[in-house]
Amino acid sequence: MAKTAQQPVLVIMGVSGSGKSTVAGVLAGKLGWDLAEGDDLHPEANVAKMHSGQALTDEDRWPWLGIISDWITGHVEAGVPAIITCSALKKKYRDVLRAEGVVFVFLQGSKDKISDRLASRHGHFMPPSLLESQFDALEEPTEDENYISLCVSASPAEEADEVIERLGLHPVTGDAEAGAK
Ligand SMILES: Nc1ncnc2c1ncn2[C@@H]1O[C@H](COP(=O)(O)OP(=O)(O)O)[C@@H](O)[C@H]1O
Ligand SMILES: O=C(O)[C@H](O)[C@@H](O)[C@H](O)[C@H](O)COP(=O)(O)O
Repeated sequence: MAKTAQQPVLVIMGVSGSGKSTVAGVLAGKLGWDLAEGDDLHPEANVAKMHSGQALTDEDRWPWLGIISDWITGHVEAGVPAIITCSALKKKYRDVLRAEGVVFVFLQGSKDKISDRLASRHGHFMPPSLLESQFDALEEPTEDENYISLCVSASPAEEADEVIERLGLHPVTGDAEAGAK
């Protein structure tokens, strides 16, 4: 079971299209917490590479993970609870992000399910053709990591409520249902 700190930082992780941005947005609204999109923190060259249909390498990802790690550390040190999205596909990437109070929320779904979602997502730099490489890179979190995993079959509001309930968090509304729809 994941340990929840007084002022946690949630890293919403999973392959492209698993619903990280969507669930993180709903959660941040319910909790009133700071939110950052890992996608927005990529160096420009990474975005251009993915846009052109090429998967990132470890070397491409390290600088990006460093920026995300700094954001997380800033919040941990300030004692400000927060949510950030990051695919965090490999254990060695999560090792860079891990800090006191960090909980990984892994959005887990089948390739078919997520592929359907990506097919209907428009206006994003990440092409659906890269999904295969995302699953190839994915190393699911293991027991020694502070994480929960969620099956991505519910609505975004239900998924956010599940995170709130399982981590014992407190929505600003005082009601996990409020603002969900
Ligand atoms: N729980 C959900 N149920 C149905 N569709 C969803 C859900 N979560 C996300 N989506 C849709 O799936 C697509 C991918 O979601 P997104 O949040 O962009 O994923 P990620 O940030 O992991 O790439 C989007 O079109 C989004 O609207
Ligand atoms: O590590 C990577 O290969 C990329 O960072 C990728 O995993 C990430 O997910 C992109 O930022 C795409 O954005 P979406 O996840 O929002 O599709």
